[in-house]
Amino acid sequence: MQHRKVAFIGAGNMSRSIISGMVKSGYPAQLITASNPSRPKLDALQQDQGINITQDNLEAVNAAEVIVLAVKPQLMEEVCRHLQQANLNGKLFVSIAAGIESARLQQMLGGDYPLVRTMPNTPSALGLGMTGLYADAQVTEADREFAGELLKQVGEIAWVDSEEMINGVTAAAGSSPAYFFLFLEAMQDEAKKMGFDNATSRLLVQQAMLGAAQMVCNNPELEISELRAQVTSKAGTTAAALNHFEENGIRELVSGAMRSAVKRAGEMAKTF
Ligand SMILES: NC(=O)C1=CN([C@@H]2O[C@H](COP(=O)(O)OP(=O)(O)OC[C@H]3O[C@@H](n4cnc5c(N)ncnc54)[C@H](O)[C@@H]3O)[C@@H](O)[C@H]2O)C=CC1
Ligand SMILES: O=C(O)[C@@H]1CCC=N1
Repeated sequence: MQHRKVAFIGAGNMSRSIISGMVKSGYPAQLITASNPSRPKLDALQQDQGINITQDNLEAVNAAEVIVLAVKPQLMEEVCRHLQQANLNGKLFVSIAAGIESARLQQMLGGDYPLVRTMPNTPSALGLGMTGLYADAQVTEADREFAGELLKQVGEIAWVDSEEMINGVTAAAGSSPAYFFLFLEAMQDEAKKMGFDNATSRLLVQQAMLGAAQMVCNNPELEISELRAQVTSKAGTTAAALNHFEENGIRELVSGAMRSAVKRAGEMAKTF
């Protein structure tokens, strides 16, 4: 891919995930700058990834052609307003913030800049990320391509045609690693109650999840429901477990959780 100078404004969990994925896949570390008010996360990033660091957002912006907006949504307005002190012309903005619409970001930045709104997730750190991207018609093909290639460095990407679909990406992929972690926590807790020690109960559930995920990835021709059916012997143990899930409304529970994420993204769009 083409390499441009990229600045991350905010060096938290998600920036760290994307930066480590980029460096792992060979993106030149000297072209990456991260900015954060406090030192410890910056120092760790510099040490681990060899990137440039600064505590001054304007310095980071001035040093870059592409600005990744990666602070918490509630801080975005203050941070963007401060960025207006730099010359932002010609820069491409990539937002990773949940629930802040492109038009609102432009308002915060005080201009009309090329801007790609994205929704990544933390497995990006391993190169196993899933990112949804949206760009309006004003974004040039070259900028679209760069943003897509950038996020492809850390996993799979999916472009969406309407901005509201980014909230759907948030529900299905941005937040969803946490759903799987919650499910695993519950399974690990139950395995411990059955007498397994912490390490063994973790191994049991994590390896089962890894194997299941690989089976889904390696068998694209099979519907996920077919993979489920292959585990489920008639009147067997899996059937007993799955019946319990179905009888207790697992599907409604999951759809309600995802709709809650979308709803919250909509509320955030009105709040920040
Ligand atoms: N954590 C996740 O799984 C995902 C997060 N996101 C989005 O990524 C953004 C960042 O989230 P996280 O990395 O989880 O949060 P975080 O809290 O780990 O990182 C935010 C960072 O911004 C820094 N910061 C605070 N004020 C600042 C300022 N004035 N200038 C520069 N940096 C400042 C904080 O010190 C912190 O290191 C959010 O907008 C969130 O919606 C998107 C997808 C997934
Ligand atoms: O919880 C959040 O709001 C962010 C967006 C997706 C994952 N974390």
